Amino acid sequence: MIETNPAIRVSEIFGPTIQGEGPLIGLPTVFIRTGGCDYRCSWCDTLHAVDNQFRHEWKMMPVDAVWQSVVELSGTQPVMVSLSGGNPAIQPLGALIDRGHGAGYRFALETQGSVVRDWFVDLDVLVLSPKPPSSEMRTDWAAIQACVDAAQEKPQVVLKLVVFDESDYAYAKEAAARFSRLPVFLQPGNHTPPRPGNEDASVDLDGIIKRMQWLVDKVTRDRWFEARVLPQLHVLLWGNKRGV
Ligand SMILES: C[S@@+](CC[C@H](N)C(=O)[O-])C[C@H]1O[C@@H](n2cnc3c(N)ncnc32)[C@H](O)[C@@H]1O
Ligand SMILES: Nc1nc2[nH]cc(C(=O)O)c2c(=O)[nH]1
Ligand code: SF4
Ligand SMILES: [Mg+2]
Repeated sequence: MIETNPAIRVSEIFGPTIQGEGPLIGLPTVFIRTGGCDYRCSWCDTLHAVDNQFRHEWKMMPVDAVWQSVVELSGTQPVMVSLSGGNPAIQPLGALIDRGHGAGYRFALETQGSVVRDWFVDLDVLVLSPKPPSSEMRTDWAAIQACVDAAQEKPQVVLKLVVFDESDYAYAKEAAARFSRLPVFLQPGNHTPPRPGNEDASVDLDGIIKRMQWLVDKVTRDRWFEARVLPQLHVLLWGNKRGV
């Protein structure tokens, strides 16, 4: 039996703001950021939702309470909801998605693709973000394939790859070749991610923009005409600020 009100480990719920990354860039969105991650990327920009050191900031919230927050933030008007983290795939989100769909809301989920769930099929958008060499994580390609399979071609499934350097770029090409039917989004890495509690520290926007120019140059020289290169728009607008 599917539990209708399971508890979800939540780091923060915020919005509406605009989606700053990937296929839904620019779209008004409410974010649910879950707490806890099975990865530790060297450059993670949301350590406050990853590192157990910040566990005291996370709350176990029943679906009812999470849903109430979303409804309040959106003024009861259906909006896109982004499930991010941490790794949101660790949490039992199926019942929340059902609840929201009943009220006309839509759901996108961002995950590194290390954990597969049968409720992926109920999403509207599944953003798979395998981690390149600079992250110092290892990719389980079979797990990512299992995520694609779990979606059963119902949600829109895309690849979103962070690129810092040449070897990340080669990795992105490999990922695109392995999953040649999926749209590919490339985003330049932010080499000045926030240290939790120090989100006002400045971002090296010039460096990020130079990296993005380099990435555009790579893609166009390679005639990789299927790839889309996008910035983290929220970083351009608000730096490392949290809750935007
Ligand atoms: C914080 S993660 C949370 C969801 C999930 N754990 C994942 O990695 O896909 C959301 C997105 O931010 C990206 N990201 C994290 N740190 C970044 C950084 N320093 N620069 C650019 N993108 C980053 C991740 O690669 C992922 O696509
Ligand atoms: N505006 C905005 N867009 C985002 N896209 C992905 C985000 C994330 O941290 O998962 C994020 C975020 O934190 N803010
Ligand atoms: S998988 Fe995502 S949330 Fe987890 S450490 Fe990497 S970037 Fe951060
Ligand atoms: Mg982020």
